[in-house]
Amino acid sequence: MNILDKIIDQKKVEVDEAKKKIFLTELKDSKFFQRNTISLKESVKSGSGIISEFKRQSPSKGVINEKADVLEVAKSYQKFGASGISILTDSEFFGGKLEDILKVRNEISIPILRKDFMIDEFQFYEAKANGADVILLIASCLSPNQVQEFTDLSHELGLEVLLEIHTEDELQHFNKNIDLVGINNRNLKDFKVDLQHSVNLKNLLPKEVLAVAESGIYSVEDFKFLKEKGFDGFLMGEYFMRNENPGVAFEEFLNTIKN
Ligand SMILES: O=C(O)c1ccccc1NCC(=O)[C@H](O)[C@H](O)COP(=O)(O)O
Repeated sequence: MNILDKIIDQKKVEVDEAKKKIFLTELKDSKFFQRNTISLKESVKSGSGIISEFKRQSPSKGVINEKADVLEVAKSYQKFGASGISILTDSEFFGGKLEDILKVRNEISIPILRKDFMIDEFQFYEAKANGADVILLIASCLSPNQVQEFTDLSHELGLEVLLEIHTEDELQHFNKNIDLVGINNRNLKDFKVDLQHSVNLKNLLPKEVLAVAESGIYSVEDFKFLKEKGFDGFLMGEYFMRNENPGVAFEEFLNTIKN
């Protein structure tokens, strides 16, 4: 069993538990449920393109930063020019929680991606109720039909969709309603990072698709390489979160790429 299978098994248990704690009607009645969401697609097009991530730990790297405060980090990511913020809400494997989104929602005006393993409609209602603007669909965890259905539901709720792919086969999960396509540089089965693999895959996507390079961007050179190859967005977590002050690491990175 690979890590993704383990995460999905655990996620099924968690979603069942979550459904016992709060009813769908309560989520629909929550204060953020009716809010107008902010477009990540537009924000990526008009800004730095960097979606900075708040990530405490990961299966590939273990503990990355236990001390960082989500509100402080989110505010500084916004202040220094992030196009969006990705917040990992999985607790078991990433040490995150949905409340992290709730905590920052009223304090920042850039789009928030709920980064989790979406397998059940209930999670989309949770995402909206807690203040997210975008959700992630991971092709390797879903069928093309599920991607289509979840995309429709997301749009009904006003959420944008970032579809994550890693292999040529997963291009079959793409549909014209997807807002952004993320190409994961990291193979989630063995954690190997290969930027050229992502570039090859990107070249198979329709030209007009907004492409986000995800994971394993560890240097200015990595970033510049991917930008030169035509990526519009860049999802980066560990590089900033390793630092005691992730916001400052992000500011320094932006200053370097501008020069
Ligand atoms: O990061 C992992 O180890 C991981 C393992 C299994 C499933 C997902 C995983 N990561 C989620 C992400 O997509 C990354 O946090 C995100 O792309 C940022 O990556 P990085 O810049 O390498 O922190």
